Amino acid sequence: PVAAPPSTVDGFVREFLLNLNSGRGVTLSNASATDKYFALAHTVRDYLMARWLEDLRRQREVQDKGVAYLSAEYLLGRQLDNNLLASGLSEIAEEALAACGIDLDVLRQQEVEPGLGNGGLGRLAACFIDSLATMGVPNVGYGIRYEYGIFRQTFVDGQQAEQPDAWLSLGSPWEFAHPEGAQTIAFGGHTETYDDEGVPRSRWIPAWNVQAVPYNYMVPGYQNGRVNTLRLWSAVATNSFDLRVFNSGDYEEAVRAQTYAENISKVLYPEDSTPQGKELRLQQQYFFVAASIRDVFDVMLPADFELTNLPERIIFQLNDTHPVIAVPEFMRVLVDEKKMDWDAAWAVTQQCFAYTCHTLLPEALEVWPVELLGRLLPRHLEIIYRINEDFLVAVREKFGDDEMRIRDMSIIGEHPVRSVRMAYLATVAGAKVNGVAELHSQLLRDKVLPDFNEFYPGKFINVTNGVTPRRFVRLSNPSLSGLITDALGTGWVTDLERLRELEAYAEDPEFRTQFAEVKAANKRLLSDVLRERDGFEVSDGHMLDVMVKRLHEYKRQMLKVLHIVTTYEGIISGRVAVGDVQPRTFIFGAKAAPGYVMAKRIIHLINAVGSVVNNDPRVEGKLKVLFPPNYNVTLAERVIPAADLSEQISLAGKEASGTGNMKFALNGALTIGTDDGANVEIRELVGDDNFFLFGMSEPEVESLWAKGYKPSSFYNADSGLRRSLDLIAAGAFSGGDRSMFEPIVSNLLYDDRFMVLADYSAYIGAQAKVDAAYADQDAWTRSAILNVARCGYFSSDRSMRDYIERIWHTAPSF
Ligand SMILES: CCc1ccc([C@H](C)CC(=O)N[C@@H]2O[C@H](CO)[C@@H](O)[C@H](O)[C@H]2O)cc1
Repeated sequence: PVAAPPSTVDGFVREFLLNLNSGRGVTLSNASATDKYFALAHTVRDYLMARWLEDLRRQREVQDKGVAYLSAEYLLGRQLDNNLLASGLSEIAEEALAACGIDLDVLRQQEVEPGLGNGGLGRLAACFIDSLATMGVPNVGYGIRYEYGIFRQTFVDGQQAEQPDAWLSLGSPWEFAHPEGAQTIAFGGHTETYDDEGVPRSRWIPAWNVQAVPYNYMVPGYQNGRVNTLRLWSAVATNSFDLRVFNSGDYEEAVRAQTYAENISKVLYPEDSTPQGKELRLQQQYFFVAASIRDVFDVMLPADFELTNLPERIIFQLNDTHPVIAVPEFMRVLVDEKKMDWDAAWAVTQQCFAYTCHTLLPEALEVWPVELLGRLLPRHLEIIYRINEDFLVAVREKFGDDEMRIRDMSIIGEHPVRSVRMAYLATVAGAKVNGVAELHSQLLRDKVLPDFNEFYPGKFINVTNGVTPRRFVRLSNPSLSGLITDALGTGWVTDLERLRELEAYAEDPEFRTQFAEVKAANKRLLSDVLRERDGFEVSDGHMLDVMVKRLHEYKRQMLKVLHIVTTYEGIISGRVAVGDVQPRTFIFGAKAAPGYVMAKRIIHLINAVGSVVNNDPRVEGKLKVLFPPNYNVTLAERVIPAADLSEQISLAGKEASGTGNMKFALNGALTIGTDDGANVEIRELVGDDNFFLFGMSEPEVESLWAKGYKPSSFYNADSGLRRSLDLIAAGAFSGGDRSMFEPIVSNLLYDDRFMVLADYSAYIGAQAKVDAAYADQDAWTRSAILNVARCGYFSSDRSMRDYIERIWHTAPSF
């Protein structure tokens, strides 16, 4: 087996210099920061390589059941520190580099964050594969190696502008290309039936194909000597250059295939709620799932593997509907290529797939027009029709000739155009369907897919989300980690429920002082980062009130804006004595999907309010609004440990779970929130005294909607609300231009789909409670400690244990 270099400072220095000299072809004296960063990354890789190769060998040997996690997104964040921590090399590396006169922090800044995801779903996938590696569960994460990740956000006159995310411009030291493992992925064409020794069979005659080249990324377990694999596919043309056409002088045509093929993995779709239904998006989805399924058959399974035993060997977890085309692809391979009998193949398929739903918004559920799907994947459409036929026969058997229900449950929807409802296909094929928080899973059962819940008793379960404590506590909050470890020892990093032992320390004034000092230190750290990054000043003594997540109307950043405007208006109108106001800095972080006009307007308004408030001497030192652009994992790691108040204010019944809410609570921020998503479970665990609950519950939302919601009636009934909305409408934040934010104001007054106005007064009331609570710093700190102590449940390790016990039935191996 490959030996790792000696885990000594000298050993590390030797390996580093070797990578600098022979890897980068430079000497220490003329090496650039990029050279040094790459050499460092390669050195860490060398230490992890032995474990990786050993794991790959043993996985092939023991043939344990593994999890293939299919996700169109992985929001990985920077890799260097996580890999140093996982390999237990952080201190050695720091010392070794210092010995070479290098500051590790300078090299850290060289790393470009791989932004291969939009938000919650992508980050969850990254947390999950970290937990599976740390728990020693055989797993391969499959996805797409986008050449351009989530766009870089800048603000031009307060408005979002998008720049392409060329994260690979300098290459990535963490990836291993394996062109020899390329898979041919076909598209288009037609199907035909033929007689195969008396057995009628179908086959697909594709029109064109591309190559899927795998790139492997290490997923190291936390100091357990384990390394799992993330395998991302990149598209290249099968024949990249057509010399014949070139010689005919049509140079463009000669490379057209290449450009066309590469487009498939060119860029991540920046939508995180409303699918655009673009053909390229379907090409992306089929491309990576077909390559991944091929990979499982070719690499993971011995050639003569008995196919009916597949369910004992592999489970494919579908991360939302995006990879669901994997179901008909799996059937095509089993029936058309492996010549398995349809029913036997379907029985295997239904045990080899499970589906996680991450949303409640009807518009976020993907549907593909049969015209498009049939043109791109003709054989798959046939297979989906057959699956649906058999399914509706069973539905008819169970529910009788209830045409309404048949039509409502059919995988094929007729309106507005005949389409495949991917969530229905996933539900019919999946062994289990899970929501990502108790409330979400309940709503899936009762409201989103009730017929299916009735038809498939026991299929719908819940697995509440989680976050990895390695990145979001141990790495991003070393001072808090030190305090916890001093009190409890190191075990909590892989056994987060141990945090419960901190409850006793909440009663210890000394510990409270240290805890408060940790928070203050993290605020100073954030202040340095924001000054350096965006020229912002974070004022001492301010409560940091933080709202960081994608910009979406259901998340209600507008409610936060109305709170700020209300507070501001109160002071400038003299209604509120400036002396009585608790100094607050409001920090926003949010990207809007480029095509989401209202979301971009709200970003513009937040920046507009910020520039007025931040420059108004009447509120100097009392109110500040900071909106650092390009919110991403790296910024989250700085902002979350510094936060006092975590804003989780979505309309009840709209946020599937949320995971930021968990990260804030685990870093000692108190939550102001509605009973939505995982907020409910956070509140249940931390206790009502340690959570600022407000607003309608989901049933109350439903009943207000049912009886007819008139947002303007709330405007008329609430003078504070009226004054705030009127201030915006009057152009107070747009230099008197009433038209600039008129669309926002009129949307709230006459539409307000997410009931911002209905929850306004409860929210303002809760914020007053926050101010009162914050005035007693010691009590606040005690409450913050109890939040940390009682949120161990929200570790993604616990989520993985739930998936293993309830869905996957795999086990940590060897
Ligand atoms: C096709 C467009 C599209 C792209 C992404 C999505 C994702 C499902 C959106 C998403 O990230 N959902 C979030 O998933 C998190 C992880 O489970 C949850 O915590 C969030 O509540 C949910 O909004 C929907 C539609």
